[in-house]
Parts: sequence; structure tokens; C-alpha cells
Amino acid sequence: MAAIEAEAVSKRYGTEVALDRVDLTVAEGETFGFLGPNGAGKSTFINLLLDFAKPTDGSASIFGNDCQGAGVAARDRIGVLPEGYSVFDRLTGRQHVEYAMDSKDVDGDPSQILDRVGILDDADRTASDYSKGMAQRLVLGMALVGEPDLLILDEPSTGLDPNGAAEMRAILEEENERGATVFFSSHILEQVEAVCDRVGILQNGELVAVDTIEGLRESLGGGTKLVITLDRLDDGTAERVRSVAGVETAVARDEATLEVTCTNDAKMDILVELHDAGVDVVNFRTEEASLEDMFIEYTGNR
Ligand SMILES: Nc1ncnc2c1ncn2[C@@H]1O[C@H](COP(=O)(O)OP(=O)(O)OP(=O)(O)O)[C@@H](O)[C@H]1O
Repeated sequence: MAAIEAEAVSKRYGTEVALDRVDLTVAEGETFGFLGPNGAGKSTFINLLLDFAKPTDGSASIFGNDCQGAGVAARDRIGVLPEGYSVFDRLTGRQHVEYAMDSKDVDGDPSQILDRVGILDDADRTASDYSKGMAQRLVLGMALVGEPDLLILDEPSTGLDPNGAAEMRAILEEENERGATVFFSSHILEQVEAVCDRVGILQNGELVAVDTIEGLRESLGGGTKLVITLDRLDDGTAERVRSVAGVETAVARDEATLEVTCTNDAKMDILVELHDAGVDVVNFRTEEASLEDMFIEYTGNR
């Protein structure tokens, strides 16, 4: 059975189309990254899954339970970190985790969770004194209570410093290894690239791509990136490279290095063009297109 199943889900706010007939299946045991530019509809989709909002059309289910009806039946099996979740100022971190344990009817020691998310030393301070990153860690800790079968996390790395983001990534990997399905939205593409089995890219409410990272690369014609070091580089040279058929972008990385994204077939033509321009190629190597390169290509956003 699918962990998440969305069938032609649409959401309109007045004339604003936040989601447009989104079909998506996330299998049990997957780690799925949900990407898209600001305003693409990621939070709207997550809010529909959590029954914080109703779809205008279509339906979504979690472990076979309709999110808008029998959703409650699935709720005990999921851990959530919703967008803009705020902590209770007067409760301590420990009390928050105790509250999550009570509401899920889970026994155990809150310290273990607080330690795992790195706030055990601050467990007995009230959450009003927490920094943004500490509050984010606390909410993640609450989501982890009861070893949920599915984690739904909206921008889990918000407010975290680089160490915090790395710890978050490790937790997502551990949860997945334990058997949980992990579904999260993120703007940190390196993190998504490192942990996700598949990604979905939303653009203006439409799911424009769903695939493995390798699959995305292939559907973008190989998505090759060339890094070319030249004896000299000026605007005219970059312009000539851009005019070669199959070249998507040609950007100067520094005064002698040109970074080019192109189809596989265009590589030779680029070298010929540089030769014709009278420019010497000092070094030439290919890199795989990163998820960031592909995101830009799918969404046209920098
Ligand atoms: N309650 C609401 N009322 C009206 N419009 C809304 C509401 N919630 C979202 N929208 C609109 O729906 C669209 C999608 O917003 P959403 O918050 O889902 O995007 P997002 O992909 O999560 O963006 P971000 O990366 O900035 O968090 C936007 O155009 C937004 O203005």
C-alpha cells in the first residue's frame, strides 16, 4: 500500500490556483523530497495531507485512509512538522515532548528524544527562551515520538545552522533505515540530493517532474556540465558558446573558467567553436549536473 497517494488534487484560493491536478504516489519506505520555488504550492499540498485545508478537487490518502475523512485513523502512524508551527511559550522543551507522547499514547523517556535532536541541555527551559533553531529541533523531536511509519516535514531545516542541517539529514537517514517513509519539502538541495530516493518538483501548482535524481538527469538530455579553462575569457567567447546548438547556459566561473550546461551531443561543437574563436583550451572536464542545476532548468529560477 502507498504511504501517500494523491489523485488529481487541486486547491484554489479565489482565482489563485495553488495546486493544479497533482497526482503523486509515495511508496512505503521511500525518502521523497518535495521541491519548488517560493509559492509553488508545497505547503498547500502538505496542509491538505494533514487535513489543515480541504482540496477544491481530487483526493489524497495516507496508508489508504482519506486525508479528509478517515485521516484520523492514520494520524497515529505519522509524525509531522508543519509549516510555521509555533511552540507553547510557557511549556518547557521536555513538557512539549511529554505532551506529544501523551497524545500518541507512547511511553518512554523524553530525554532520549531531546538528546537526539540536540536540546537535552535546554530541556527544562521554557520554549519562549528558545532560539528559532532550538524550537525547530524541538518540533522535529515531537514529530519523532512513537517511531512513526511516515514523517511529513515542511522545510525541516528552517532556522538550523549548518551543523543542525547535517544533524537533521542524519536523523532523516536513520528514520528511513528504521523503516519509516520520509516526505519532506526543502530548499536545501544538497540535503535533498544526499538523502532522497526520488524528488518531485512543483512549479506554479503543477508537478512538473517526479523521478530519481538520475532519472531527472537523463530526461534533461544527460544534463552534462562542462568546466572549461581557457587561456583568456571575455564576454564575446561566452556569447559564442551560448550560440552553439544544445547549450543551455554558459557562465564565467572566474576570469579563465567557463561553466557550460548542455546536451551530451554539444560537447564537441563547443570545442570547435572555441577553436574557431582562436581561444586555447587549457583544461576541460565534465561534471554531472547537480540537483540545483536541474532545479533551475525545470523551474527557470535562480
Ligand atoms: N490561505 C491562503 N489564502 C490565499 N492564498 C494562499 C493561501 N495559502 C497559500 N496561498 C497561495 O497559494 C500558493 C502556494 O503557496 P504555498 O505556501 O503552498 O507555496 P510553497 O511552495 O510552500 O512556498 P514557500 O517555498 O515560499 O514556502 C501561493 O500563491 C500562495 O500565495
